[in-house]
Amino acid sequence: MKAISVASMQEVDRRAAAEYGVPSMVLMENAGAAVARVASEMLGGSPAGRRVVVVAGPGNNGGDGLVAARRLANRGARVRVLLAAEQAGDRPRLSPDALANYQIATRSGIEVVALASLGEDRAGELLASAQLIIDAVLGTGARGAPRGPAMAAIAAIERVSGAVPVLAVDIPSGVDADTGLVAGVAVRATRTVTFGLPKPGQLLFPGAALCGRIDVAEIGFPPALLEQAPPAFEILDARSVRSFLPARPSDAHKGTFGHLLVVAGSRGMAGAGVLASRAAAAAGAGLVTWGLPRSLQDGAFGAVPEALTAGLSEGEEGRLGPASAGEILALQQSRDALVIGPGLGTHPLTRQAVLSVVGNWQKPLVVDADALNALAAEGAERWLRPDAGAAANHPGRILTPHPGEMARLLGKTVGQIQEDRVTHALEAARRFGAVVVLKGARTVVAAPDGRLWLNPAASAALATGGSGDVLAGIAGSLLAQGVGAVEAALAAVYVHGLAGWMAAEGGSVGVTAAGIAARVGEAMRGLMRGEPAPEDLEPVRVLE
Ligand SMILES: NC(=O)C1=CN([C@@H]2O[C@H](COP(=O)(O)OP(=O)(O)OC[C@H]3O[C@@H](n4cnc5c(N)ncnc54)[C@H](O)[C@@H]3O)[C@@H](O)[C@H]2O)[C@H](O)CC1
Ligand SMILES: [K+]
Repeated sequence: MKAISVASMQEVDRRAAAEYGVPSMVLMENAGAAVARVASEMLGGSPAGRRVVVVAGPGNNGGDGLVAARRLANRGARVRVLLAAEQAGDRPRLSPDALANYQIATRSGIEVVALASLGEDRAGELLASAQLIIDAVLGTGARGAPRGPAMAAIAAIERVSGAVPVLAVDIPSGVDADTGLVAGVAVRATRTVTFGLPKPGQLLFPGAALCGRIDVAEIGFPPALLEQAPPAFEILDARSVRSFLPARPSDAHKGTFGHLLVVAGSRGMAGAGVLASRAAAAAGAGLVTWGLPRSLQDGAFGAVPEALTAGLSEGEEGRLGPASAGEILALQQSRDALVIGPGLGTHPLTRQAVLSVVGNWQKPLVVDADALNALAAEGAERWLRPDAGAAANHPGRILTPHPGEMARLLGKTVGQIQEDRVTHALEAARRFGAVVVLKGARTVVAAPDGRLWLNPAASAALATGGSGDVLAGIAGSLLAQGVGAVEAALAAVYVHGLAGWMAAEGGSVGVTAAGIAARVGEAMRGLMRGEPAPEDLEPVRVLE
């Protein structure tokens, strides 16, 4: 499923009315009805007799809330609406559709009071005694930090946060629906109901942490308009990832699943090669060769019994030297893909070898960790040659930077990268002619042709040393099995997240990269069997 920007959603809205004649009041009625449905589910299936407080703002988000209030009251809920809006004479200053629903609600006997008239204590009592709070203060029309009555309303909801379940209408109030950023305060919701298609701010932190489960409701938009809306990014899910995984024919032999070369490790950082090689084998590569500095070779075979090892020339003892480039490239014709970088270190002699390999390896490859730092230090374009058509003809390169490596590659600060992860991932993919996996909370995958994906399937369990080595190994393994660079990157990040979730078994403390690598096979088998993904790995659901 794709996420679309606020502007694109507003364009869908406009065209639905202008080209199809879908009245905005119909959309609002359906939106409010969807909110009431999920509210009912959160109240245990029947709202009758349950205490619900709807906090409604001045715009159409508030309008949705007023409709939901009425629909829940129609089913016997004891509903109160706290209005967070300025007064204009004897009536609240609301958007036209919200005002219409304000009048319908009041005529229907629903208690609607101005939040400001209650005072903080009384408002707090009402909210604290609710069995569900519906946050309809601000939606996609919010601009900047909440102010005035909306600000007071968000603060009032936040004061009971955690004690009372909160259902956010479209987006938790205070969260920017495009960026997920929070200026000031925002509501922490238990669940969120959004309309038509998800918005980026529901999937990007910190907004992603405030939405809870996201139900996408169909409220009457013509499907063609949603299909035509340009994606902000695709949201990765098990169903799409399953289609990327290589088939495992029963008459397979180890040659069927390719031979991956992992060039990783140096004195004091050999573990990176262990993790990448183990993960590669677990992800299904037929054969894995671990290429490492010759003086470390004897210690390696015990750590990864399923991998062959290739001792490579050293510069300094325990670090790859210039001659290793020729040795690695000589292995190219008998290998199907390469992972280069984990734990190699940044010694100038190693860097020289790495760049020569990255610039001349003509089969699919994953460039990770210190190989990325080498590219950053020497100018990535010079070695990846995207302009010379090398990228266009290259069978597939995947770069897997964390925010710090990305900052070095693009000459930005980590803060700048993190402020707009999607844009920077796309910039790198286009500049370097490679598939770019920008790791971090909600990994972003960008392709040189502009396509973008976000992987919600990740947990704090991945934030452990060596986790990136595991990811590189999985991606390289899939490349070796003949999976295309985009599909290999997408499947790798999802499998990595799922394996991390499995290793964490409900708590991310104490999860090690080795523990994640140990669950890679199980994660892939589960995906191949079509097992449903755990809810917290797939927070976006279609409201049937
Ligand atoms: N096409 C759809 O997806 C549909 C969406 N619906 C709902 O409509 C809202 C968007 O409504 P809109 O009126 O554009 O904006 P909001 O209700 O989010 O709020 C605008 C309202 O709030 C004031 N305001 C803006 N920023 C701030 C701020 N920082 N602090 C305080 N007040 C602020 C502004 O002046 C306006 O008065 C969408 O989220 C859905 O819930 C439709 O109902 C169905 C179709
Ligand atoms: K809201």
